[in-house]
Amino acid sequence: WIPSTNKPASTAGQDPTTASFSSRFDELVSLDTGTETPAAVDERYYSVPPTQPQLLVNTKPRITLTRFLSNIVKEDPEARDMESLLLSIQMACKTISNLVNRAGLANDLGEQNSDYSDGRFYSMKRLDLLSTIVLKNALQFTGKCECVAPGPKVDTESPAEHQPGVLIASALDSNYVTVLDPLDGSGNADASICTATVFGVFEQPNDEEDGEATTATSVDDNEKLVQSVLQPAKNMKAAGYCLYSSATVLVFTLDQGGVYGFTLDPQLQEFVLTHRDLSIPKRGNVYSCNEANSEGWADDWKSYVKSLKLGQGETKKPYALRYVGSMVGDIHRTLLYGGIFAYPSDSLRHPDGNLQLLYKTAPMAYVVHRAGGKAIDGRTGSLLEVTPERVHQKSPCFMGSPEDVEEFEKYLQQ
Ligand SMILES: O=P(O)(O)OC[C@H]1O[C@](O)(COP(=O)(O)O)[C@@H](O)[C@@H]1O
Repeated sequence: WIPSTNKPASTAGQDPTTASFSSRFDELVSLDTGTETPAAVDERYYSVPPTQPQLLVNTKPRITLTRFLSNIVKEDPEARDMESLLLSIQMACKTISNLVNRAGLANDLGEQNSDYSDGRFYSMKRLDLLSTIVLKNALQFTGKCECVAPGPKVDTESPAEHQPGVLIASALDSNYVTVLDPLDGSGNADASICTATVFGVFEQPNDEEDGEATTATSVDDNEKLVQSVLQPAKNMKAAGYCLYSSATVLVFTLDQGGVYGFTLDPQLQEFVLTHRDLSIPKRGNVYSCNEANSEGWADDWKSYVKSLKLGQGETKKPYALRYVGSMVGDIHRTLLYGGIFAYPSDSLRHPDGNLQLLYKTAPMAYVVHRAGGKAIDGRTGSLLEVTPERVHQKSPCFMGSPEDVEEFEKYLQQ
């Protein structure tokens, strides 16, 4: 950007790369119009009178997430607590989106860190921590939530090394408890690969009804909160994710209703409804998994993948492999285009896969299920039925288009 005082009088004949940003921008926009006149394009897309300078804002009426939620509350006043929870999550996601976009500029902030030799580890620690703080503040800002961030203390079997910054929030004046992964795939951010925030909302279990009455004196309150989220995904009242990629997209589903996607308009800094009732294609032509683990895979998954590669599966067409290595990115693509995403167990390095159930795959499985897809663990059946015993417990997972998952299930039966 060239400040107006330094702008050359004319950019004619100038190297386009040194021309002012606005003139380059106009040029790029006008390329977009093809054979149509800019006025015709304006009329079709922007409803801006041709006498006005081209506005790049789409002025079609859009439903913002805020309005969408307030409409739900108008219909159902009991949804007010859920509204305030989702509004605080959207506020945090906007901030995290900015943080992730600035990840590559971290050095400019003069930050020193002895772990920087391992860029992935440094990025993970810094962005995980920042995103956790942002979410915590946003949730507490409502005055309705308290949070704990359980570390290895509550999960003694967890690996000592990197542990995702899971956050558990309890709504003070309502029944909800929320589990959040502030930044899944944070190690990818410095390479500009997509990352995401994942969340799942449960109702607080009624201890007395369950015959497990506990008092604050018998069990530490934090521990009690941690125990309260150890529920199967089928109990969720809402779940979703915010994907930070070429666009920032917030996708969620509520107890009733479909799956909705809102895209962050960077100019308005508002999430606007872009995916009205997301439903996963019944069948896809892509499988998504980490092939580097294939030596340790069980025969069922190995044979299934082989049949897809050779075009010997039910569709008789060869499948493509797509694996970003960022769970939400891979599952979001599966949701839109169809196919199957999996992190199976392998005998060499990942006896239970590599993805945590409670705050990663369970909320994603809930969304996929609500969009008409299927999610299984390859052992007991539906992933939605599995109750985690520990916060950081991992589980194999297979999810995606119903026909693709069902085809794989036939290999399991064999
Ligand atoms: O490298 P692998 O074993 O394929 O694992 C990739 C998985 O790890 C993750 O990046 C999780 O990483 P984080 O621990 O940084 O959240 C997932 O998003 C992804 O699907």
